[in-house]
Amino acid sequence: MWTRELVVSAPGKVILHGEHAVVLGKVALAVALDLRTFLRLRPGAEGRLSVSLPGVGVRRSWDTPDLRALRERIAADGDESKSPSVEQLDALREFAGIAAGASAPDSLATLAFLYMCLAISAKYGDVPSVDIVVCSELPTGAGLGSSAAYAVCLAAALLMLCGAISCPLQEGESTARWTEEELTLINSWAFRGEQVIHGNPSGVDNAVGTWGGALRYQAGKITPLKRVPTLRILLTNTKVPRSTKILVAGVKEKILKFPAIMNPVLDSIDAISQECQSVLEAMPANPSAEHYPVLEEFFDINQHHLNVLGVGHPSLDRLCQVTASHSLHSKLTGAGGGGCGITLLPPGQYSPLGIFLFLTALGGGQVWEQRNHCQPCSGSGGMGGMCPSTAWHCGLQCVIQSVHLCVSAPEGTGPVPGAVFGGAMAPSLSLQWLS
Ligand SMILES: Nc1ncnc2c1ncn2[C@@H]1O[C@H](COP(=O)(O)OP(=O)(O)O)[C@@H](O)[C@H]1O
Ligand SMILES: C[C@@](O)(CCOP(=O)(O)O)CC(=O)O
Ligand SMILES: [Mg+2]
Repeated sequence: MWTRELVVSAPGKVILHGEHAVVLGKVALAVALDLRTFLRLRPGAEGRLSVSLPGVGVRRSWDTPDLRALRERIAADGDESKSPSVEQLDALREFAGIAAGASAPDSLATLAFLYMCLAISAKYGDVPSVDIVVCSELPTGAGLGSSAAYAVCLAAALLMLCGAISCPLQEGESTARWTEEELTLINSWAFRGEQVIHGNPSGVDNAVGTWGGALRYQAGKITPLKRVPTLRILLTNTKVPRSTKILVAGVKEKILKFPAIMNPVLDSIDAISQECQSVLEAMPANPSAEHYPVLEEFFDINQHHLNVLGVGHPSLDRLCQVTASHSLHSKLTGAGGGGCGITLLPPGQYSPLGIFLFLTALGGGQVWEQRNHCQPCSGSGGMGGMCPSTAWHCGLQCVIQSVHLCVSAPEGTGPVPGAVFGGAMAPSLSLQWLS
């Protein structure tokens, strides 16, 4: 099908409002990051499928006849148009030597890979003989949608290998994107990958990973935000590990235990997302400080709600306290329980140095220190040309990861190194040649 090596890449995301509530059908607002996951595809030895996931320590290789036999075996245990069944996942675990109930990153990543590979090839083609490597700039399990970016890349690559979607990249082109129809198919399969990793995902993360930009998401309905002002948002990684699957299950349990208490909290989060959307769409492209108080209150209220749902963490409380002592407002983003928090930065008030100084109060290693680079390139990095070096990134900018939401690049400014862009600038899923 192709002669040169290909790289599929998808962005991570930040949820502004609506995490957890979105799983129960409420509205969420989310925006793509310029931190991406990269999947390299190259033809493999005939009859072998190899996968290497250095971010989670996986290196596996299988004979394709064995995978075909496994595929036949699990076909009877599930409906191909539906979600992965318990029986299918049990059979895949047994095949891969993964213990029942194992939820370590390597186990979930392997299981999601096997499920997507077999389910997609069963429906559209044959098990491919390929060599797949996935690496990411996103921290794993920190609320920035690394699981979805992984699932989106896998879905796109596997669907393309099986001929269900085109290979849109032509010789002479550097980057290509799929059609809307193809993106819809990719997104639906990425959702199934998320189901393997998250248990019960809403679909918002894979939607952002597929389409990029800033969007409103509710019960599968994806609506790009009409107008997004340029906002500066600070992204802080508490580095406290957590699992989305466990946190989402915990929220479900709380709602089942106290429905009369918890449902109004979910309704209020829904209202915050809706109000926030109205405020964002009513704001000018370059808002002044006077537009911020309402957005700040939404952050505060939602952070309290998320604590009520049981997904807070002392490290996130600390982020809120430290930023509040500088009159700034923060909330967790993603599943919580640690991971990342976001802080709204009103224009002009804080230089990166100023932010750095007060965030050191959080404790040296508790904020972003490093940024993983794995841009596709022709070099011979440790991953065979993917260059996954973990490098100190341009001084303070690596410590302060600021998210700019904007409709277009602010006049006269280029992207700040290490900064993150949302809105119409945020790149969606894409396909490139490796060299
Ligand atoms: N680069 C990657 N390679 C393989 N698996 C990945 C990668 N990134 C994420 N994952 C999978 O996603 C899981 C993390 O997902 P999750 O708990 O939802 O956190 P988040 O999506 O916020 O990063 C990991 O345990 C792993 O199984
Ligand atoms: C908590 C949730 O709303 C977002 C989870 O995001 P992440 O996996 O923490 O990046 C779950 C979901 O929407 O599927
Ligand atoms: Mg996730």
